[in-house]
Amino acid sequence: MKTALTIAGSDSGGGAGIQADLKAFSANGVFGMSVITAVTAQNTQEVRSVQNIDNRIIREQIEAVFDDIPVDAVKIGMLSSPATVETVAQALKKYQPNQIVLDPVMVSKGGHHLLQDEAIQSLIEHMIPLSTMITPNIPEAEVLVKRKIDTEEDMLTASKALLELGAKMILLKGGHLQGNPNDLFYDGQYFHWLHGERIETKNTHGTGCTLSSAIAANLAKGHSMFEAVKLAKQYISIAIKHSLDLGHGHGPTHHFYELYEKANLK
Ligand SMILES: Nc1ncnc2c1ncn2[C@@H]1O[C@H](COP(=O)(O)OP(=O)(O)O)[C@@H](O)[C@H]1O
Ligand SMILES: Cc1ncc(COP(=O)(O)OP(=O)(O)O)c(N)n1
Repeated sequence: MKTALTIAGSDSGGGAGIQADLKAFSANGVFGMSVITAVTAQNTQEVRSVQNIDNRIIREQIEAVFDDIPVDAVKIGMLSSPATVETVAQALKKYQPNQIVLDPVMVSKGGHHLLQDEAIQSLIEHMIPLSTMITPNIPEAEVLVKRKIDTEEDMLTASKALLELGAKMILLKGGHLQGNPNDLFYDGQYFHWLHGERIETKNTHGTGCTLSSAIAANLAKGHSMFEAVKLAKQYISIAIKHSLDLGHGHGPTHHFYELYEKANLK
């Protein structure tokens, strides 16, 4: 069985973070493992508080997994502080996994900062250059490239600037622009648009976590990066279409293995 490791924060509400990642790994047919970087008290409405995990324990979780179990792909989510970014980067330099998908999580839907402002520079210096793929949404990309992204034309320009930060490939997610949610894949040579149809729902908590985890799962199974991204885009569209109206805020996506299987995306 192929394996994927998520290095991310815990969402007590189960819709994003480690919980979404593990559900997406299972639904995409890989064995999921986790390294928890922070614990959030969170539901569909808000992040109430965050407790960062001690960096020694973060390092030891990574070592415990890599020293024993083969890791076919890594997904990285919430990293919280500069020290956490540096701890994770150092450990990954040691083990050099083949596939690292970095979702540069910064701010939750409710507006809570999940990455401290002081950690943005550490992310750029230490984490992005190690990544096979980064998957920023529009606001995250704007912070990373320090310019506004209002149109799909701007997305093309921003992707070039993102690649210059050192990741091998970029998936710039278009969900935050008006109109259909089209994502832009750029590998330094070619641009490919992954077109989506906007599903009218407020239940989109954890979409970014789900998408990046599905990409990591597909890479673990041996797909090329472009194939992995295409399949993951189909998966997130199904997961949003069948999202759950749980809680009073933004409900979670639905990791519905049977539907996924029926849609023939295995
Ligand atoms: N309402 C929607 N209908 C269909 N796809 C969506 C919708 N909102 C977001 N997506 C897709 O979900 C994925 C995550 O999108 P996005 O919202 O941009 O990122 P994040 O969750 O990190 O803020 C992308 O593939 C995006 O195109
Ligand atoms: C613990 C944790 N990690 C990441 C996020 C952000 O998840 P995302 O998929 O970007 O979804 P929204 O928060 O924007 O709905 C999170 N909330 N919590």
